[in-house]
Amino acid sequence: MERTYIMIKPDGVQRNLIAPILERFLAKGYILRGLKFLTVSKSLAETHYADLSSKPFFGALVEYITSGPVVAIALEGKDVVAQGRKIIGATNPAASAPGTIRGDFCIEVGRNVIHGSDSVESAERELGLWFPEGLVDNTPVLLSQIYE
Ligand SMILES: Nc1ncnc2c1ncn2[C@@H]1O[C@@H]2COP(=O)(O)O[C@H]2[C@H]1O
Repeated sequence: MERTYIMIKPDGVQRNLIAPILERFLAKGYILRGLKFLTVSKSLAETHYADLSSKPFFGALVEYITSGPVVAIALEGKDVVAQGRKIIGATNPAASAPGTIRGDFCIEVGRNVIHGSDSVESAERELGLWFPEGLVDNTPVLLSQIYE
């Protein structure tokens, strides 16, 4: 089974969107393998977004992610990286379809409420970074009601 890293960003937390955002992934059938509420250090934010370090918005991005607590989430499921990104919507909320998290809950790319890994490789790297202690064993009893 594939795994992905999802993060509810400080604006999502401040705007009381933790429950509605989590609901979308869990109601879909993805399995929760990690869940943490934490304040992000500058070094963790910089490491997480290292690929974007040359972008002009990098400083603002690090400031945004460290501006308040975030919710770190590990999910497992069939094709969860790509399907999870469909649930999240396009990076820029202006281009996100209604019905997606960003399409429904935010307006600007610099306040886009949620992060989701963009590939299986990024997911494994990010999960290692945010959940160095490993994930939680959590196999639903009724897995046969989600997968045939
Ligand atoms: N043009 C931009 N201006 C400001 N922030 C951006 C821009 N493009 C991407 N980002 C941020 O960089 C983040 C990288 O991945 P995320 O999915 O976390 O969501 C993205 C946005 O929060």
